[in-house]
Amino acid sequence: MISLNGSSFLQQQQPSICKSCGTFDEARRSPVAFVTLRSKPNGRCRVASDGNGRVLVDGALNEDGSSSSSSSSSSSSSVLELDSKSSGGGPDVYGEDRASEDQLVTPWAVSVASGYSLLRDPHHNKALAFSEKERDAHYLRGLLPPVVVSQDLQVKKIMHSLRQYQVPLQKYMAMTDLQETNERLFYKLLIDHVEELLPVVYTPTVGEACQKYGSIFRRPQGLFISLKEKGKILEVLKNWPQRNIQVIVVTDGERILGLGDLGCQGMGIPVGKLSLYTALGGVRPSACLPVTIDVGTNNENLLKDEFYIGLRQRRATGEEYDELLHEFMTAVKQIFGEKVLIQFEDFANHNAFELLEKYGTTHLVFNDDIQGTASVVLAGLIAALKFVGGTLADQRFLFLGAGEAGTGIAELMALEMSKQTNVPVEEARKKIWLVDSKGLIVNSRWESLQQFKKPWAHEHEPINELVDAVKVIKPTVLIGTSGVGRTFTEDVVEAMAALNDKPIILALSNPTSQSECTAEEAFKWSQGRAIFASGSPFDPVQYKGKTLVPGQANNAYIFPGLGLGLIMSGAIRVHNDMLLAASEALAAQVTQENFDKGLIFPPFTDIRKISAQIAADVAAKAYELGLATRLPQPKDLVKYAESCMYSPTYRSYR
Ligand SMILES: O=C([O-])CC(=O)C(=O)O
Ligand SMILES: [Mg+2]
Repeated sequence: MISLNGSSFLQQQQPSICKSCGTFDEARRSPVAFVTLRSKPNGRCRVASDGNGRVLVDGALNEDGSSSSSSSSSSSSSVLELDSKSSGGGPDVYGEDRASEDQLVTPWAVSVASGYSLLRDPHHNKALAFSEKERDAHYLRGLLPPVVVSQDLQVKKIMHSLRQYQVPLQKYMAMTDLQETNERLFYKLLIDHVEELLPVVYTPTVGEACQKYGSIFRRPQGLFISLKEKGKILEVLKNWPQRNIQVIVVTDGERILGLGDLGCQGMGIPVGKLSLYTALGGVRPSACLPVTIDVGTNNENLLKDEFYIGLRQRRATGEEYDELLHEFMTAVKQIFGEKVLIQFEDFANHNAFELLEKYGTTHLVFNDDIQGTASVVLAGLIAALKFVGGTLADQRFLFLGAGEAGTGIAELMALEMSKQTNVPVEEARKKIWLVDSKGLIVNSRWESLQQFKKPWAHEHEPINELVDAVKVIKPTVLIGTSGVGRTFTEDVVEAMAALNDKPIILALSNPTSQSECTAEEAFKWSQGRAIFASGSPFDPVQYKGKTLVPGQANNAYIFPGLGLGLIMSGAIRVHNDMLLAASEALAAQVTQENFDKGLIFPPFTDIRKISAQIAADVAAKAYELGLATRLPQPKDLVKYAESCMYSPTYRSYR
């Protein structure tokens, strides 16, 4: 039931959660109504769909949504007849799982005050794509020029203008503007041109956007929860206009990519990641909530920057920090339920591991930097080995960087090795060596090692330099997760190439400036023999007449599909076996043809298909482990995942 103040701009959705799916694109599963309220007298009126393709306006429904007086309203002028066939927009992908409309928990309707407001409502605006009939029905006459264009033509036009910008940040800002004015067009653009636009809305450009967030800030795109809100977080969460939240990405801004502490300006990261949840994983935008927790910043430049948007104080730590985070985690569960997925993003090491451990047993939490990166990298290695031969256990691994990504990847690889070869995980860990800023992690450093590094302390004499570690450990795989650029120097890559016919070199730190080496350097210094992938994208490299294509070990391969799988199965916890399932699903998508081009990841153009496969395998694992609550288990999980995905195609508002 929706109460509206008809004179003000309002856009409310009472989402129809499908009982069988529990999620996703309300447009597909419910009669869709777009009601334009024209100058309703004295304040409050009610609008709802009766579930039979009609929209009831003004007191036709009871508070519980039942349409007791609907008979009287069905013939009145306040009931709009809906064309429910055209409501979904885009192909019907439900097949046999399609929920019948009478399964809907709550019918819903959408309303705005006038055609003018409709054009300014990003969730429903179609701009020039409003049809003649819609222009008549929704008071749009005269507010638009006469031409009616298709969504495809709009996409073409915006791509044309985006390509005029030389500076990536300008493209980022143009995309942000589009997201804030026409959400469906934004997602259509992103889905149709994913390879071109991923680096614009996400790594690496999002890094620069965060650095300059204060200067480019126009409208808030998520929730800012600062120390000022301590004690009131539940109220703050209620200020968010949506209730049916399924994924939250939260950061405290302390370690944004490899760029360090950007404080409150880290908001660009949750916003960017959640755009990908929708574009790549099909989670509907209204179910996504970006959050930045602002406990201050230790970045002196930001503290001095007059345009800084965050708290102007040094970071709170210890009890004050823990209490704020705990209040947030408790409030989220209270208001959105236990099945809301909380993705931790770009926390500093000292908090990231603790938060994951602390809330891993009570909440549905996932740390993208520890677990997401791990799952992606493991997928790349499984794929590479599929083509070059050998098993994970045959390899020797050396990492530069022993933070979230390094130890996260190492642990997941050890788990996979242990699973493949039936050896205890402690044994499997012995094949993996890590170097941090103080050199090789060895037993003699035990006392001073942070907890999360201890599993990687092996018996060996200390080694300070990476190149010496390469020569002594003789790795077949070298992985950079240091956050420090240009650390895979010529002698390091040459040492790898001297040891291996096909050295696997992964330079994972982000953004591009922090990459341990460039694609060109990896290929040149290994005489074109390296199997190379990086965290941030690099262009193809010409080497001795051959085009070598660097792969991108991009987290976006995993988290959208993983999230979709968790949501659609109603999972209540994330389990390592789900991450392994996601890795295997991704690796299975890499073809010989991809590998022949030098790629150990599939092209992003297929990402929605890939996400559906990952989601299905993750959901299957959730059911197998007894962690799924959405019962019964759908027969065909891939088909089901696809049917749940949000489509950005415009809907018809008739
Ligand atoms: O954003 C990315 O591309 C990967 C990531 O999580 C990070 O570097 O922190
Ligand atoms: Mg991250």
